[in-house]
Amino acid sequence: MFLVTAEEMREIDRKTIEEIGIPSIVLMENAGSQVAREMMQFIFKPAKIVILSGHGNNGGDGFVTARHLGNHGYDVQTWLIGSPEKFTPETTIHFNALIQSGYKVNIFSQDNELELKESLIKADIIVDALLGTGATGGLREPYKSIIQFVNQTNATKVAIDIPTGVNSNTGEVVELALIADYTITFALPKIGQYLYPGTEYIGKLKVVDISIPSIVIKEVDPRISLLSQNDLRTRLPIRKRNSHKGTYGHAFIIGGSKNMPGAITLATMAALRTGAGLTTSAVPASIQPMVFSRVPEAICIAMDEDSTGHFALNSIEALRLEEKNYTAIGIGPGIGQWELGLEWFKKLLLSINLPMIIDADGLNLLSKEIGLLDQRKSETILTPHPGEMARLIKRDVAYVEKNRIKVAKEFASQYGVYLLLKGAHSLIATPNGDLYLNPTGGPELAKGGSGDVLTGMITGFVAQKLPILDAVMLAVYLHGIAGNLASKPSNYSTIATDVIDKIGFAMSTLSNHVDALPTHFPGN
Ligand SMILES: NC(=O)C1=CN([C@@H]2O[C@H](COP(=O)(O)OP(=O)(O)OC[C@H]3O[C@@H](n4cnc5c(N)ncnc54)[C@H](O)[C@@H]3O)[C@@H](O)[C@H]2O)[C@@H](O)CC1
Ligand SMILES: [K+]
Repeated sequence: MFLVTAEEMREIDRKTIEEIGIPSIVLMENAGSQVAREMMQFIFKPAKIVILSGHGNNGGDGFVTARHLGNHGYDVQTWLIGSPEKFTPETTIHFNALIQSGYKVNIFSQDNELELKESLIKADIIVDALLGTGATGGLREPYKSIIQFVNQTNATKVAIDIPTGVNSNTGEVVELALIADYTITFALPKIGQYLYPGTEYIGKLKVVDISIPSIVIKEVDPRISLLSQNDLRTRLPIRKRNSHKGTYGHAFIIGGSKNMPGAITLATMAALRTGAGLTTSAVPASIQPMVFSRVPEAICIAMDEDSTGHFALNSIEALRLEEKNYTAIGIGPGIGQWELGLEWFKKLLLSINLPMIIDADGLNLLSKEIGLLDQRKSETILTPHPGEMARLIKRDVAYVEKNRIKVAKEFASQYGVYLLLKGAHSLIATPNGDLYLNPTGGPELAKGGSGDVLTGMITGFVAQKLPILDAVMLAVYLHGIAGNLASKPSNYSTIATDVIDKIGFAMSTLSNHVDALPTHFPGN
């Protein structure tokens, strides 16, 4: 499913109106009637409903909702917070239709402020139709004070399209926004509903159809997609009965240092769990017995190390990478940073001509000489968290957090890499500028070791020769599902090995793993 910006949604609306020929008042009628229909699923008849409408089209949706709920016998009080002179043509029509249908609209002014507040206190349900995708900047008065008041009431809050105060493109909230229990949005989810902090204001999100044809959505071709179970189901290859370990590639993960043997252990385990036929890890010699004893299913190569327990410079020749039959290489979990680290990393990077996943201190080493990326001849996948991303682009973390989409997209396009910008709702950016947002995962993954598991999963999938984008999408999505499964009974206590244990269960939500046996009928 696509996520859209306000501009893309406006273009979709415009094309539907002008090219398909569905009048805008019909779209508004559909929008308001769908909101009413959704609301009727969870409200009970004696409920007191207060609808707050602005003078833009979002307010128009509020008037239509009021009419439909009224027609179904609900107790609805409608307030216009704005001026009729600023109504859009569609809003004028639906305001008049509401009045002509025998319903009253209170027009807010300083004189009746107390009356509005009394209504809001008594309300069971408050519907926010003040601002939608047309909102810009921080809330102006009187919306600011009203939203502040609404947030303090006990009523169930329903936002039409997007809660007032949440920027539909960036998820930004300047100072304050309506904290909704439900958001009913039209045609497609808006990007700001999935970006922080906006996503925390949305409550339960419901997307409803307002007669937007899919041909129009295809033509507008929104740039961001939301990863979904349905889309990913077909990307997980069926495990053939007639196969052997060589069928599923050879993942190679380079990492570890004297003080960090755990990260590479986790990454190696995770690669195995995603189905790579063979998995090899290469680690500094002193930790090899430790890693090997935890993951007996992997091949574990001991490499020369320096006096500080990091990889020695000459260790790369020992790998004779060109002779090996690896199908994907992961670099970074637990390698640490050391004096000759950059030199070692450079040598390694330039001697490998295979799809490569770079994570953790691999990214920190890379950030010292970002131009190295230009010398890569095969695909590169970078998996920074916001702190590592900030180092890669030499900005601060706040900048990265505020501009996640822009940062991910620009970096991936500029350096021709696949970039996975981690964090709540991780983003994948491809070299050609496409973006994917992952909705899975929760606070149980906010713990040391989670990133190493993800690196192992990506390496495991790439090793199986999946298209790079499919591998990254599957890994990030399933990592979140596995985290969720491992968060029982408490997301405080989840650790990375719990997540690894759940990878198989997560994969089973997408596939049966094996192709079906032919059916033999007796006597045939
Ligand atoms: N044909 C269409 O385009 C459709 C639009 N629909 C609705 O229309 C909405 C978009 O409508 P509009 O573009 O008219 O915009 P909105 O209704 O979201 O808001 C525009 C109005 O809000 C004011 N405003 C903007 N920022 C403000 C701020 N920070 N503080 C206070 N006031 C502010 C502006 O002066 C303007 O009058 C959608 O969210 C959706 O609810 C639906 O009716 C479906 C069809
Ligand atoms: K709204």
